[in-house]
Amino acid sequence: MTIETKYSNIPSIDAEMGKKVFNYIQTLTKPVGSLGRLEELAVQLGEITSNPFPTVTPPGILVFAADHGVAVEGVSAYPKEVTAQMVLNFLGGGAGINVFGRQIGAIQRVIDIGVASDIEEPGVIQKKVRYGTGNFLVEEAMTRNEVEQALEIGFSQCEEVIQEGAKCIILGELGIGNTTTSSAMLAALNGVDSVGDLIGRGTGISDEKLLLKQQVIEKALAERKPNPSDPIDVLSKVGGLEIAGMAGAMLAAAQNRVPILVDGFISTISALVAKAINPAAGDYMIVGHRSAEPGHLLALQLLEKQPLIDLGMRLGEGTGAAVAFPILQSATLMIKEMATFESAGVSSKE
Ligand SMILES: Cc1cc2ncn([C@H]3O[C@H](COP(=O)(O)O)[C@@H](O)[C@H]3O)c2cc1C
Ligand SMILES: O=C(O)c1cccnc1
Repeated sequence: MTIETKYSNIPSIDAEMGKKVFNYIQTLTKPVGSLGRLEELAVQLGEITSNPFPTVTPPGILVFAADHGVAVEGVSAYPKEVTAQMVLNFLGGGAGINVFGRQIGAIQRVIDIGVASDIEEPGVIQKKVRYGTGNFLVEEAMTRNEVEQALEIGFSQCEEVIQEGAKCIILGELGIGNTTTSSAMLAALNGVDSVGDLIGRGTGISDEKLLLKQQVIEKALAERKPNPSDPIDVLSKVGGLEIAGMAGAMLAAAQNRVPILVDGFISTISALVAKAINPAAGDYMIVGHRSAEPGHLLALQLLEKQPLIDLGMRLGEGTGAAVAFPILQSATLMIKEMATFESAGVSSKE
């Protein structure tokens, strides 16, 4: 079975429901259109869930952790051991995403989909496909079969969280070097071989390392030659296991009519992969925030989405989406709790 066939079961969004929600919003006690983008979000949530009074709580946050072989080239400001150390920090509840996840009452889980060391701690979901990807400067990151395994793990992990009651899905990642991987993937998906505009400082690299990052990616693209029209080829040649896992999870959310709140740069690359596998997945996505990582701009253009907030954040882990989440809640509460002109006895427009 091809990947496209395997993930072909995404229903169309409910355009009729969207119209009903739109018409109902016109009856609420406010000047027409005055709640701006919240009104658009309410319509989109109606279309996604097929429910006139959708709910997004509790959200589910899935953080996928994996290492990147390319980290040995010195493209991050931090050592690669940080990936595993941050998984432990997550389990202790001290990562940024834990804090914002608690704030929004989220169901949270962390999945080892490819950390380069064994993490014995209880609490981490053990789904290691391999001990980190290969260094794509010198070899393919992983096999097609490993990409397919990672997609499938992401898919089933997300279905489990939906079973647990999650009404909106946020994907996060931990993986030292993954801004390099994401920039390489973005260039590959976009069919370009120069990446000057698509790279950034990730965890905060120096000018010298930034130049090295560009050279590493451009050389890797020339050597690996990923096929822009085959997302599995792009993942296997220059991708990451957590990026594949998040893409699989997004396909599951879409298949189950659960809204996806996309995070920053890395998460948007997963969104592009999910959309390349099944274009219908894009209709289930809302982008939470705009990352300070420069490549996010092009990634958002390709995804054809406008982020909800721009706070200059560049952490990943799902943090930007978690911070933006209350905006989705506002959209749902607007429909559920605002009075209509009729119920409140307020005179409507002349
Ligand atoms: C302490 C720490 C916590 C993080 N949480 C997310 N990231 C983020 O930064 C890394 C990507 O940036 P680069 O490509 O420059 O390595 C990933 O681990 C990503 O999840 C972190 C990075 C660090 C150092
Ligand atoms: O926007 C992101 O996803 C991001 C940016 C920098 C580092 N890690 C993640």
